[in-house]
Amino acid sequence: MTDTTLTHLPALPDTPFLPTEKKLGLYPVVDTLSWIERLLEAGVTTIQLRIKDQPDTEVEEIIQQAIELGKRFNARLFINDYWRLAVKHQAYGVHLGQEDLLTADLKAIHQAGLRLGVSTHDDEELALAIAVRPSYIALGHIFPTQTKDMPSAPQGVAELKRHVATIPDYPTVAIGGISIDRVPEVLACGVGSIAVVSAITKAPDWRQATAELLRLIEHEER
Ligand SMILES: Cc1ncc(COP(=O)(O)OP(=O)(O)O)c(N)n1
Ligand SMILES: Cc1ncsc1CCOP(=O)(O)O
Ligand SMILES: [Mg+2]
Repeated sequence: MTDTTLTHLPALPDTPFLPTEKKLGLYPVVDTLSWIERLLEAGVTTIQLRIKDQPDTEVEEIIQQAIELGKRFNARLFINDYWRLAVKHQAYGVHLGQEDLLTADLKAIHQAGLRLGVSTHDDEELALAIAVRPSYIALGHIFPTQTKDMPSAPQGVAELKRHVATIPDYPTVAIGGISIDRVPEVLACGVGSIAVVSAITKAPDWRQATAELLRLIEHEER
């Protein structure tokens, strides 16, 4: 991402994206309907469906059902990448990466009343995200992760803290390599939410891991 990228953004909506909770809490990122259902049943209220690199026709039914589940549980379900299908089936929100920002129809997402979350990795990407005025800003990866190939180095908690301090009015989400034992130091950076994949999906006991993450992130005094 270069400085000139700001000028390459497509047409932006005239107003900010709809707001979401300032503290989105525990935010599991999962790739199946069964994970969505079991985590909503376990009390999760912010969640993302992240399916990678499938044709729209392959994922439409799953996305539609995930959105229905999210509504049934009154949860904040974000759809990663598939913004057209998210608009078509009226998801709560969409999560987009920096590259997606250059091609997605942000005005259409905004006009349809969907919330928008945006990924950032560094100062330039943060500036671009702020220009879009999304519903939340994600920061990461914070620690090394096995879940996604990352071209850059992990940010670490010092950089996370610095970034969070520059956007006090935005809901923030930290992501990447966050295990249960790292939650306290991540929360200490002032983030309102922690997104995890493997801390839940690779846990020996996902129920116990989810309960512990909910307790640490949402129920403990901060
Ligand atoms: C909460 C959250 N933060 C960051 C990401 C990463 O999104 P993106 O950069 O679009 O990469 P992919 O997830 O699409 O591989 C995310 N999904 N969720
Ligand atoms: C999707 C994504 N974006 C940045 S890191 C990451 C993966 C996070 O997974 P984990 O919590 O297992 O490190
Ligand atoms: Mg994406």
